[in-house]
Amino acid sequence: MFPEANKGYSYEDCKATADWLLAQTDVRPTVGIVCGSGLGGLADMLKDQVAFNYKDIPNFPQSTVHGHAGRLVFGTLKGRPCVCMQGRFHLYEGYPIHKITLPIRIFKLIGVETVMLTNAAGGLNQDFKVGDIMIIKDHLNMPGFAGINPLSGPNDERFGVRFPCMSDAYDRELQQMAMDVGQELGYGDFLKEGIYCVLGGPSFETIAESRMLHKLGVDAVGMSTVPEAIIARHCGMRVFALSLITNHAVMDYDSEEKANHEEVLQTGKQRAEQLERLVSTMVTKIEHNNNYV
Ligand SMILES: O=P(O)(O)O[C@H]1O[C@H](CO)[C@@H](O)[C@H]1O
Ligand SMILES: Nc1nc2[nH]cnc2c(=O)[nH]1
Repeated sequence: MFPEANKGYSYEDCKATADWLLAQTDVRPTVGIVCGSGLGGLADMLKDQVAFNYKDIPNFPQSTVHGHAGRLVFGTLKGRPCVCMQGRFHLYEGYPIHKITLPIRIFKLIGVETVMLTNAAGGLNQDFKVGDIMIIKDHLNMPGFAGINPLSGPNDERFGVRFPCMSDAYDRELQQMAMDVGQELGYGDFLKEGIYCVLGGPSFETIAESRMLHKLGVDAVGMSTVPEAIIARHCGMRVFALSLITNHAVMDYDSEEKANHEEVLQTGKQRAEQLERLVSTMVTKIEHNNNYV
């Protein structure tokens, strides 16, 4: 029915992987978390862990980036069943876009209702400081403008509709919850909100590119998250996403700053604890029926 291009990514392929995972663990997660670069510690919050190396999961891609451990961790967070990707996949690793987002469909098929995406990103908003946490309220999908979209190719209605709406991509109730929880935790000074733009990477931005994105209203730039958000929304999961601002995107020819992955990982380490507390507190407030309590 579907062209060759769909091989390995079909509904049946995703279902086979989901069934394999469900047969290995009794945990039935309703929340799925994706850890960004250097943010893998989020997975360590889970209790009673059942963890799988990506290489042992049928049909799963492998992590190739430093700071992405390559483990799928099931467990509970204050009693709530969760699953956590300790390491995600990016276009620049050479994976087809459908492979990058495959785990999100597997999340859906194992029963996940809410997806929480985290990433490391470069700050373009001049009010942002390194170490700020930005709640993503919307995105710019640059690869999508060139036709690189995880929904390209035949549409399987068992996942969702051919033309999904994206004006409600990031759940507003969860954004409000994050703001409220952030205030309660005393994060007011470094909790921001804004627009995230995905680029293909792996090269960081030129000054001209950063200036262009800034003019377009982008607050933070990275190389992930958006394809995952699109796939999650397509199959009806709620999406919450946040960026840790790990570095400034350089916009000035006199600047000595140079974006680099080591700084990205270092900032992740410094903010890990606060980020973990924000996410874990939110998880305890998401009811199984996904209402905000
Ligand atoms: O988006 P995550 O996976 O957090 O990683 C970000 O950090 C890496 C660059 O340092 C890129 O992969 C970029 O996308
Ligand atoms: N594209 C991009 N991705 C990042 N990930 C972390 N920092 C950055 C950045 O400055 N630019």
